[in-house]
Amino acid sequence: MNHPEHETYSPSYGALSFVRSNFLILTVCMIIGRFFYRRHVSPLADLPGPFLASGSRLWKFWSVLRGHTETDKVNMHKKYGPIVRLGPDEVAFASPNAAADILAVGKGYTKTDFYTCFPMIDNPDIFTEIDENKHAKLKRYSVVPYSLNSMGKMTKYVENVENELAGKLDKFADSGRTCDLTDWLHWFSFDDQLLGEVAFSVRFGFLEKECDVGGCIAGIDEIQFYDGLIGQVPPLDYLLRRNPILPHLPSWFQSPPLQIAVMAIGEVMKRKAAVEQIGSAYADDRADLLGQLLEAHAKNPDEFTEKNVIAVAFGAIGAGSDSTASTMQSFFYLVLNHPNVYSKLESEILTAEKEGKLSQMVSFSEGQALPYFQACLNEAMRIRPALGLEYQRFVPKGGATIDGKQYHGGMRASVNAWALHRDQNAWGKDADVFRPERWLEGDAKAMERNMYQFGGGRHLCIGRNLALLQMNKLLPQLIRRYHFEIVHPGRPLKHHTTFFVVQKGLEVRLRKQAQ
Ligand code: HEM
Repeated sequence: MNHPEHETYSPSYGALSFVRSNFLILTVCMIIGRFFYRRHVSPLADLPGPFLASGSRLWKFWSVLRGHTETDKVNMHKKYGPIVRLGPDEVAFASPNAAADILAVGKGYTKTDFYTCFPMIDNPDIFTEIDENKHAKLKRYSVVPYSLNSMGKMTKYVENVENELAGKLDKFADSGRTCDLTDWLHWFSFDDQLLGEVAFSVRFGFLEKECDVGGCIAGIDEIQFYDGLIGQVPPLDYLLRRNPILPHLPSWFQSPPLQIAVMAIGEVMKRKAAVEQIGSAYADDRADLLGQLLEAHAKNPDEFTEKNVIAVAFGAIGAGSDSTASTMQSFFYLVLNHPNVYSKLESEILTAEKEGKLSQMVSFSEGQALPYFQACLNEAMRIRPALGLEYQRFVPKGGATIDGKQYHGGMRASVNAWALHRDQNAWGKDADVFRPERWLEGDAKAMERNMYQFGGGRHLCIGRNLALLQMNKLLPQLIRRYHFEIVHPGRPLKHHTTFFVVQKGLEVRLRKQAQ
């Protein structure tokens, strides 16, 4: 005869009640089990790397959250070597040979979902588009507006901003007050290119108002911090920014629109209306970036849509200004902290001036013809590249050979310019040292091939011409006009990495050079 207790018992009920009463412990066991499964059951199991990284993306996430991921990556490669397991299915490489393989054109590597976490999420631009065919199309229509030739035509307007900066810095030179040069270079970059003279023919007024107008720079940094961090674990974006519930939550729950993006879109609309009314896409007589993009759209409205114009123009906001500012800040920080370098550089520029080799406003080609200046700029871009996060690519489906070793298809392969630029095989034993002379002693062309400050291959920075134009003009122009004295020699720059390395705190005193 059955006992009543036996009548109600069933094995599934027993299992369920066990799960219910031990839910927490079971969840922890599952997470740990998954971690060890991913750590050991993987073709990457034998690679060295931080323990946490071998079975989860926590190490990467934590490193970006701390804000100094670029130095973490340098130290990581020093500790574990040039090939490091950076995630359950991700490998970080530190040798320029590996970078050449991963970033090369035509080898089938594609950008990872890391890039999809950057705005605009529903309207990708050249930087965020991960479909290579769509990317190629966007790029085809943007190459001419971004070309050196087009940028060169904007020289007059770039010089207006240079003069405005000089007017401001003169006041510090006259009064002997100190100034934070990092701020001024930041404001210059934003006025100059972003919604500024080159891209939109609009002066936003950072220099004029001597501040981060409307908190735009801080706003962009905040957004890029989110993008860079969540990009380490892209599915999180679906819980946060892409969460379909978000638009239905109260407004205080949502981040306010970025003022600068609103302005950019407004400017696109204004110009589009002008095309319809007066038949011109240009604000005045200048062929700015936006005007040229709208012209390309007018010729091929179905291929290069209005949405594409907005995306590409908006892309210039995210990609262009912090990067150029960061590079110029690093240049001054490194040069001024090396008095011998600074005095050689200053002497080269002042001698060129005396010999009549510099126009009233240093031109792009005059800047390029200053060998020691070029060495200093290259060395600054080597030691402190503006982009602190990795460039990430998926290995093509059938697998691929990277720096002589085979890896499986679909794996994430990443390279970080801070680590690549310290590879001792490529740069010698003193790779960690800021020494511009190396560019004059060695084969500069060969060294340039090992430089990844602008990325590489198919996704090589499209804005590098604009950035180089600005830097080759402004930096020698400032040094010929002022003698700089650093207020706190040796004090590290305050910096944190969002996507770019955002820097502050280079206090200087300026004195006008004798005429
Ligand atoms: C010194 C200044 C600059 C530096 C160091 C820099 C750096 C870079 C790097 C490293 C990449 C490749 C990123 C990757 O593959 O993950 C990139 C791509 C890009 N940059 Fe720049 N950049 C600079 C200036 C600019 C400017 C001024 C603009 C535009 C106004 C710009 C627009 C872009 C765009 C659209 C891409 C995506 C290219 C593609 O995927 O085909 N950049 N940049």
